[in-house]
Amino acid sequence: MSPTVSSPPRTIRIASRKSQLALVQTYWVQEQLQKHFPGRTFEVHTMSTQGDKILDVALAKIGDKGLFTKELEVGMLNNETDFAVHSLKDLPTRLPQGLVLGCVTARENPADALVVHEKHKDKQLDTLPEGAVIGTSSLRRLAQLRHHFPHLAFKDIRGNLNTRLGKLDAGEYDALILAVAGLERLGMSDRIHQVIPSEVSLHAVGQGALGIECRAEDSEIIEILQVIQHQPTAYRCYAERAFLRELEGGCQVPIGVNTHLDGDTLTLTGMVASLDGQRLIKDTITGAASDAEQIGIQLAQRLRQQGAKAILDEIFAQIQR
Ligand SMILES: NCc1[nH]cc(CCC(=O)O)c1CC(=O)O
Repeated sequence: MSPTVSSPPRTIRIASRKSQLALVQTYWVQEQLQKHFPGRTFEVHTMSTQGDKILDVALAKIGDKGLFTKELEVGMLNNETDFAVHSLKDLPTRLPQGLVLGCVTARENPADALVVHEKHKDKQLDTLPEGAVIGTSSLRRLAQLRHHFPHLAFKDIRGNLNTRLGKLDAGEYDALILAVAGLERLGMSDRIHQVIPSEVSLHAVGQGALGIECRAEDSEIIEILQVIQHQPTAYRCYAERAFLRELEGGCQVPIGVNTHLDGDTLTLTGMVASLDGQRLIKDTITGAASDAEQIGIQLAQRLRQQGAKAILDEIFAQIQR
């Protein structure tokens, strides 16, 4: 008799924020993995991040470097959890030493949506009245909409999706700009009044996809995560993230992208805008999907030569004041 000792597979601990959107996303990941690995136990560990706690300061002022991810990262590095589920959009392009982007899931519609107050239900972005107040805390949305619709006014808004919609319905704003993906995941597609076309507003890097972060050394977890990796989305997001990484300097900036994958050909469009919407620099580059990161880096360099650097330097100086 051979004394084979087979220990049961380790329980896998998933880290998540506590917001409703974060939990919907995390439970989806848990369910997919549970289906693929019925013999395993996947448990969810929730925690609050700095971004969930500081609700009274404009995001652009605090800078968004890891605001929604840091506490989850510390937990993984301390071996308290094994991987963290994030909205890829909230995951910084440079990760702490020892952690990697283990997987990117299939993307939902990455576009932004216009959500209006009842009284504007027959309006679109271009027909909202002069001075209509649009709620957004994203400099990217602000700059692009100002560029195309100078008749609109903008006001910062924070809080989770339900809080924001409550403020809209209470009349504090005429309309909001929110990610289509977030509204869809929370079963609130009926609030999408207009999907904003990419000609008007390019979306955020990684928007609509989930990014799963784990320890670089944990090959068992990395292998498990491959069952929910969506390679076309991953190629697109690698290019988008390389573009942002190459351009960014430490805070939230008006940078938008759009990507398209046709067979093995990847097309990346990127833009940088000034906060007043007066200057908007945009270009497109195409290449092999396997060169996704190089495509992102090249586009960033090209935009910088076309004037993006001056715009970004100005913004950093303004925000630090
Ligand atoms: N910064 C908040 C955030 N992070 C991810 C989403 C939406 C879902 C997604 O983009 O995947 C949102 C809300 C929004 O921008 O409206």
